[in-house]
Amino acid sequence: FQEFPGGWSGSSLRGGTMDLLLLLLLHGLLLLPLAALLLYRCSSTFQYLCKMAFFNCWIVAMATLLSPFAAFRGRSVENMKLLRASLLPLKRFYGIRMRVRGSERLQLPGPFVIVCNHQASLDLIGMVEVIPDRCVPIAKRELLYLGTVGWACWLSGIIFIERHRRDAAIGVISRTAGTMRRENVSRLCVWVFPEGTRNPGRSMLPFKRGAFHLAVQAQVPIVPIVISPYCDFFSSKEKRFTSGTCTIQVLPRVETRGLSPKDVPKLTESVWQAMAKALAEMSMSDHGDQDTEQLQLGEDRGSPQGQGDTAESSK
Ligand SMILES: CCCCCCCC/C=C\CCCCCCCC(=O)SCCNC(=O)CCNC(=O)[C@H](O)C(C)(C)COP(=O)(O)OP(=O)(O)OC[C@H]1O[C@@H](n2cnc3c(N)ncnc32)[C@H](O)[C@@H]1OP(=O)(O)O
Ligand SMILES: CCCCCCCCCCCCCCCC(=O)OC[C@@H](O)COP(=O)(O)O
Repeated sequence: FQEFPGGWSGSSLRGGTMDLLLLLLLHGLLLLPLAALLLYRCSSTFQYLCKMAFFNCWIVAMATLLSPFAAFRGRSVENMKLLRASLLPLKRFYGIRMRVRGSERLQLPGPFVIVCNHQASLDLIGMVEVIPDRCVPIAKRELLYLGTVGWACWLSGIIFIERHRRDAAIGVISRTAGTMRRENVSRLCVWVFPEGTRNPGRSMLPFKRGAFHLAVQAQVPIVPIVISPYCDFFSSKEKRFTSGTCTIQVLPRVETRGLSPKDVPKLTESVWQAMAKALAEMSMSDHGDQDTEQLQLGEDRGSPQGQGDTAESSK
């Protein structure tokens, strides 16, 4: 301003105030992300909320971007490939390592029904890791009303059921069994979460019978899949979401050839038992690793004081 003296003082004063305001605004704009970053580092709850928001935004964005392309094909199982590809990168963003055991058990020539435990919407990340070609999930009808996400699901051939209208749901399942039998050549598989709802934690709810009626009606095998508990890195109750490792175990298939509807309760029970056993073994082995680590720590220290330290740090 000194270079342009005289006549300018009024406007330069106004200019000065403007500059100051602009400077403040700029600081605010810089400080806001910085504050958010700091909060993200310090607060695990904030981190959880951000990560979940990103998860949902990603799904909405992918559905919105890809649905028009999927729409070219019309409603088709082939669109599941698009859905799968769009969700595959998620595990990298979250630093979740996926370990798949027994994936060769999914390489069957004919159609089959997959049953899988259901802990959280995060299951989608594990699902796309192992879901075979031409396999559609059964989902609650409510998903249809999630705007473009519902549209994407519909275009991918996802089967919707109204969980509270049993007769209608049974009708849908019977028609699906018919399709599986008819499309034997092109092989249609169905993925069911037989617990019927999300169930966080290390246990499983009792199974609904639909998936097993489906397999018996279509006379196709059942392939159980168990996803290890997320507790180590994810809990919606505790609002905790860090990185970690997740194991997906494919169990041996269960044949249903020759079984009739009256065998369904026993079939359901035996598959539940097998999956519960695998789940228990998985959470045991996760814990087993931790236990040996702690044991070694304790042994290394040896002294009573050392043991005191271990007890302290495990609190
Ligand atoms: C284009 C690119 C775009 C990219 C964008 C990405 C977007 C991605 C986003 C998203 C991806 C998709 C993500 C999908 C994931 C969704 C997950 C969910 O939604 S999980 C909830 C729904 N799943 C179920 O509910 C399980 C299936 N449910 C059942 O099977 C039930 O059994 C049901 C509903 C049929 C009935 O449930 P009941 O609560 O009444 O209980 P019960 O004990 O099973 O059945 C009662 C009696 O009915 C008989 N019954 C059941 N089903 C039968 C059947 N099919 N035929 C004959 N009888 C049957 C049973 O035997 C039982 O009778 P007796 O006690 O044995 O006498
Ligand atoms: C156009 C914008 C519309 C905005 C909507 C935001 C939608 C966010 C997309 C999230 C979709 C994720 C699908 C997860 C599938 C899932 O895991 O569903 C839960 C059910 O299995 C069990 O339901 P419940 O009985 O409630 O536990």
